[in-house]
Amino acid sequence: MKLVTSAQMKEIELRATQLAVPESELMLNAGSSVTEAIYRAELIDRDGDDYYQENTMVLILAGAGNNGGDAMVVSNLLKQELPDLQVRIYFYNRPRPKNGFNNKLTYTEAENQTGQFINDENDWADFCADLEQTHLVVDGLLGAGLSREVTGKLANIIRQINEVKEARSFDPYPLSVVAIDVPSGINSDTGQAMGIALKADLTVTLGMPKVGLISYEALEYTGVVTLGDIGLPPKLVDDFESSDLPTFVLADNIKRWLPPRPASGHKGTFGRLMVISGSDEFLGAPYLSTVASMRAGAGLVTLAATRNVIAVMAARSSENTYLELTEATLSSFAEKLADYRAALIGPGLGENSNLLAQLLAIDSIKKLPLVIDADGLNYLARTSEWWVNLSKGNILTPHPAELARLTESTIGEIEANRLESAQKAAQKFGQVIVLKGAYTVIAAPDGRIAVNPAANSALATAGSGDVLAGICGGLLVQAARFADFDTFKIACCGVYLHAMAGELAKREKGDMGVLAGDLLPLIPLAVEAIKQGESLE
Ligand SMILES: NC(=O)C1=CN([C@@H]2O[C@H](COP(=O)(O)OP(=O)(O)OC[C@H]3O[C@@H](n4cnc5c(N)ncnc54)[C@H](O)[C@@H]3O)[C@@H](O)[C@H]2O)[C@@H](O)CC1
Ligand SMILES: [K+]
Repeated sequence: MKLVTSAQMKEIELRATQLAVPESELMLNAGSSVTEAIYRAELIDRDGDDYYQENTMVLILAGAGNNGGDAMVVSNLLKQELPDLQVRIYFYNRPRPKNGFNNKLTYTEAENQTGQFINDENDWADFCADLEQTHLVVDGLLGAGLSREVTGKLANIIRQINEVKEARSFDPYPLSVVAIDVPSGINSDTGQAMGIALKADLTVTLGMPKVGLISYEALEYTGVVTLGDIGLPPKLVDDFESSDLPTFVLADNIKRWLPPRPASGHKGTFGRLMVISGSDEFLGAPYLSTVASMRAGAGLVTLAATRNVIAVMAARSSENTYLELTEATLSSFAEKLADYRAALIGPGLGENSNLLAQLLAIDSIKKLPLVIDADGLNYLARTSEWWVNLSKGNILTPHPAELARLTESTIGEIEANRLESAQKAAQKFGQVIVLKGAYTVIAAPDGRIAVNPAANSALATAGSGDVLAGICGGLLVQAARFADFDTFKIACCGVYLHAMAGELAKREKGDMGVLAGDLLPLIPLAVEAIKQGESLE
């Protein structure tokens, strides 16, 4: 599914109404999706006992536009489903009561709910007092219709919520915030805060994901971003597939793009992968990348490394095979490569320019689809015009510093233009670029660009990249048995699986202190979770 600007979203919604889907229906669906997301994220315990319900307060903040209309639907649904919950509505400029929300939600129950305006000092005092008691704020102040800097009363409301949230961050009952569509004050096209913006724990972006939400500026405000279905006709969503904006990778894509696992398959079917990894300094990387590739389904994996690395590895991993690789053994190594279908080069290799130069010049390696990571990338960055001699269409997995070295730019420049940087590099080098980080970007030489829908700090840990490279290698070797396999889609699968394993690790252990090794047994479970319908978006 494509990421969209607010103007594109308006156009899609307009077309939906032309296809006889009334806007009020979209809005009812929007409110229902947000409510479901609130339950799913356990911001409200739907099954909480009477005591919980009576002592839990939800503040609904409704602005003058359709974002406020969505909030009113959420309010109505919460009241219907959990009648004992204390749900209070505050209006910042009430949506016009007579004709409904901008004429679009006329005569619904949602519209007829009463609430309090924040007008004078007394209203402000009531609002502040309620906020102190509140467990959840539902933010329907401003959505994709934000058109100017946020100032005055609205800015004060947002500031007050942010401050109370911050002050209660370590309370047994913290203040949670769910943003409808976009956090109020965030420009949904650029991700910038227009003066001030609300800090949410969860943002439910409606219909199609707004492109500004995946920018690094917005990260501080959005919390977890999930996609809320508003019942758009699928054709309308598909019509945008050719848009220049990036694709937001969905679990449904991944299900279709994962290499097949026929019951008749044997280890040869799923392919032999050569992993070239490790050095005396980096003994963990070969373990993580090799085991990750097996956990991602490679049929057989051989680790090519020095004797020292092999000795250490053999004590830890019994499922893969080994091959000694030094400059002296290169020619016999080259012959053996003929039996392999893909290779992963780089994790923990250290600065080993001579070996890498000879390795990449071997004919049998040029014929294989490659994943190049870490020290493999650093070697390329030290080599002038390396892309001229390297075969095309491999997967390169740089973090921002590595991409900065490859493109002779700075980390700041890469971070400020993640999409463009990855896309330009992919086109210039003729390689699939996986630019790691929150919302990992995947770019193909033909211009396709995708964003992985996850920003999980549990994955920001040493060795996490080795696991990702291993997963990509394991998937690539399975896909490469088909002549027309699509490296870009395989890279998207690798990134998504890694992120899903990270999500499962976070559920188990939280976001602090997950080890890269914790991800390894979760890789097959991540595949299963996706097959069973779980998603990150
Ligand atoms: N159009 C549709 O069919 C649907 C829209 N949906 C919701 O509608 C939202 C967009 O609705 P709208 O276009 O009505 O826009 P919004 O609800 O985002 O807000 C627009 C209102 O806010 C005012 N405003 C803009 N910037 C302001 C600022 N800085 N300070 C104070 N006031 C400001 C505008 O003058 C206008 O009155 C989406 O974000 C989404 O939540 C959903 O209900 C799904 C269906
Ligand atoms: K909002």
